[in-house]
Amino acid sequence: MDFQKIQLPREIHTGEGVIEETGAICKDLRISGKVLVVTGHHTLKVAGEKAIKSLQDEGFEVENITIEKASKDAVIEVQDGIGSASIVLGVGGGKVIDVAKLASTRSGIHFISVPTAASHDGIASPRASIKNEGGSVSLKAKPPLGIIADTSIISKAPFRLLAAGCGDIISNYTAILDWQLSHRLLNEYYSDSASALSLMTAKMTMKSADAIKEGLAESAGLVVKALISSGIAISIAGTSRPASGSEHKFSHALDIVAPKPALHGEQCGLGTIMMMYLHGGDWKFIRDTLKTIKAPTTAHEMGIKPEYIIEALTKAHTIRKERYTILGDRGLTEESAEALAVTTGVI
Ligand SMILES: NC(=O)C1=CN([C@@H]2O[C@H](COP(=O)(O)OP(=O)(O)OC[C@H]3O[C@@H](n4cnc5c(N)ncnc54)[C@H](O)[C@@H]3O)[C@@H](O)[C@H]2O)C=CC1
Ligand SMILES: O=C(CO)COP(=O)(O)O
Ligand SMILES: [Zn+2]
Repeated sequence: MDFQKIQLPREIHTGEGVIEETGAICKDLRISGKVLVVTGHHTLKVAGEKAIKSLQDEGFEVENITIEKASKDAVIEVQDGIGSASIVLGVGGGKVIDVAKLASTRSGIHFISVPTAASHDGIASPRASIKNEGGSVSLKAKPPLGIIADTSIISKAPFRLLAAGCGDIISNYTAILDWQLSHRLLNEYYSDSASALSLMTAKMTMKSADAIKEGLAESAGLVVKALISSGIAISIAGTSRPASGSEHKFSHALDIVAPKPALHGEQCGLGTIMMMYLHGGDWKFIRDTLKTIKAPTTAHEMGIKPEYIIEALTKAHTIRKERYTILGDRGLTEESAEALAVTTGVI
């Protein structure tokens, strides 16, 4: 008998100034003793100090570790720093949250996600992306026990991060098409409920594109809730399939070949335009929606040379080979990759 275990965040707190409630939220979650707060150098100032003060005001003993990279060493540093802590808070962007997520998972304690930017669905997902020699590896982890998303802080983050978050949500379109293709072709496990949630999240974000504006807490709230739904869809499915298909293979390949990759969500948005074309879908709608949100739709806007786009397209099918997508087992030739990127206006 195979049992399915679904772990989801227990509490999700969003709103302007909710960071000030961090101590009370942890108390309500019956957390006690020492709390380890992991931040980036910059996000310590932006949000970490507020969270630490709120915890101390509620009587918690707090320690802080700041990290630079989402590396194995950073995870070990946080694991070593956990000591008697009963919980870890990750206060920052995706790198900080991933390090806190993996270190707490490996130490057998919970973690609370406190995103300072809405740049991708890692803020709620049970995945952590950690740098290794070959680029980065996507690892299984525990989803956050709770999420504290201060929309005032997130709305003040560079708008590029919010636009990137939209790209990561819109990428669910082609991720689901790839998953359905693999289910039909190879009878791969497929979850209707996870797909429905993932697709609904992408559709809602596409429909609200005109409302996603720089500096608005409402826009930040809209994108944060969509990213959380996307992360929950991954937890329900027990795989990142609802949010990661051929467009993510392209982004992961670009992370390897490009000297200076763009943001994850930006690369996934561009990948979605091209993979939707391969699926025979409405790629122009994807492109135009990303344009409305002011997310990049060309390699030039991402600051990446055309040759790296073509190289990443020809390598994409080699990423996570067991995950069948529209790229097939043989992937794109150099000619077809160039034709695809030119036809969709990416280069
Ligand atoms: N776990 C998962 O499911 C996923 C993980 N990832 C990983 O996430 C990482 C990328 O995360 P990102 O958030 O895109 O980049 P990031 O974590 O590098 O943050 C981008 C920059 O924004 C700054 N920042 C964050 N919040 C800010 C604020 N409120 N004000 C001013 N600056 C702020 C950070 O200090 C950093 O310099 C990569 O390591 C990637 O592999 C990507 C997708 C999914
Ligand atoms: O980025 C993700 C979902 O948006 C995680 O997907 P991966 O499993 O491809 O790392
Ligand atoms: Zn993603």
